[in-house]
Amino acid sequence: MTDPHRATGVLLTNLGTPAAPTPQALRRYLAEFLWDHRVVELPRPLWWLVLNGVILWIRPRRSAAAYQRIWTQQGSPLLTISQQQAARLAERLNEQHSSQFKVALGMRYGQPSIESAYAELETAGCERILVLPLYPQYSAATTASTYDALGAVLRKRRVMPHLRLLRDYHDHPDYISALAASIREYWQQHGRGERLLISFHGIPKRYAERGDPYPIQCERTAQALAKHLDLASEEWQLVFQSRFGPQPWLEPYTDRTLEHLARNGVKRVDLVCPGFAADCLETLEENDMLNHERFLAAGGNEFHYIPCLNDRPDHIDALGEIIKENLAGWL
Ligand SMILES: C=CC1=C(C)c2cc3[nH]c(cc4nc(cc5[nH]c(cc1n2)c(C)c5CCC(=O)O)C(CCC(=O)O)=C4C)c(C)c3C=C
Ligand SMILES: [Fe+2]
Ligand SMILES: [Fe+2]
Repeated sequence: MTDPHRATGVLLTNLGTPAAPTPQALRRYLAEFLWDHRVVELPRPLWWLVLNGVILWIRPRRSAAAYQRIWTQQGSPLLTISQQQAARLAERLNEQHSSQFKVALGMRYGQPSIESAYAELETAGCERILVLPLYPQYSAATTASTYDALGAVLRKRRVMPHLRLLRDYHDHPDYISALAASIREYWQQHGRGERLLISFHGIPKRYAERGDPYPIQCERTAQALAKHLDLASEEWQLVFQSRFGPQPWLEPYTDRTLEHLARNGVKRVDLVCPGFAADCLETLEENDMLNHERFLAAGGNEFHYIPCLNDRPDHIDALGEIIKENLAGWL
């Protein structure tokens, strides 16, 4: 029997980030990240040679420089924002429900690990654990990889908890309305561009062709958001960013679309990233810095990056609601 007085555990996860913006820390982080079979689906011997022979010699220095541009006094934005989300969510859940909740944050790569987050919940005596990967859209590269990591932790235990894993929340109405509200607020304060680019992290095209539902979920999120904002079809566009490696990735590419728009006389674009629950390297550096510069260099006048939902109260409320809907029979 489970003890109803014990706290319910919520394990929040995200991708993770290097420990420091240095080549050494990036080497460690990228080695873990890029060795994941879910992320790079190449045969291991070949990939081992390319990764250890080329990529881990070149990429860490380049990526460290990129991280240095976004690093703050508190550390990596992705980590500090995720910690805020976990703290706010714990407050909210414990305010709104009579039973107790414990929220732990675990990162798929780097620290704090999924194992350490799981151990925190275990130590607190949580017999029921709900896992919420903060990826609104499912991909094998992200969500399935998180399930793998959790499985590796559970394999070492004799006693399993009651366990629920949330797969995705790409079309949850509270998530969509929080996104719409954040964009409307941004427009009220900064005016509005001619085009809204809705930009998601890409994946290799081949992964989608093999059945990964990620692009379909991105499309659904973007459609629902555009509908919520009453946008006509020429006022917005779905694009994919953060290409990595030589294979074709999901298109249209964010960077090329920005250049194309600028060359065709579009003066101002706004860009939002609904697939990232928290601002990170791929939003702050790649979009707000690199893609911003690219748009201006191609002849655009104004590029506005609209921040992620981060610790906005409506985001925390949406996550709280998503959790609540998955607690049936537990409280
Ligand atoms: C939001 C969903 C994400 C998907 C899907 C995703 C797929 C994916 N990513 C890579 C390679 C890299 N991604 C990197 C950074 C990064 N990726 C995501 C999210 C998704 N990735 C986030 C939130 C971040 C930022 C982390 C941070 O610390 O701020 C990087 C590392 C940075 C760099 O060196 O440029 C790489 C590499 C692949 C190959 C992939 C799908 C197969
Ligand atoms: Fe990524
Ligand atoms: Fe990137």
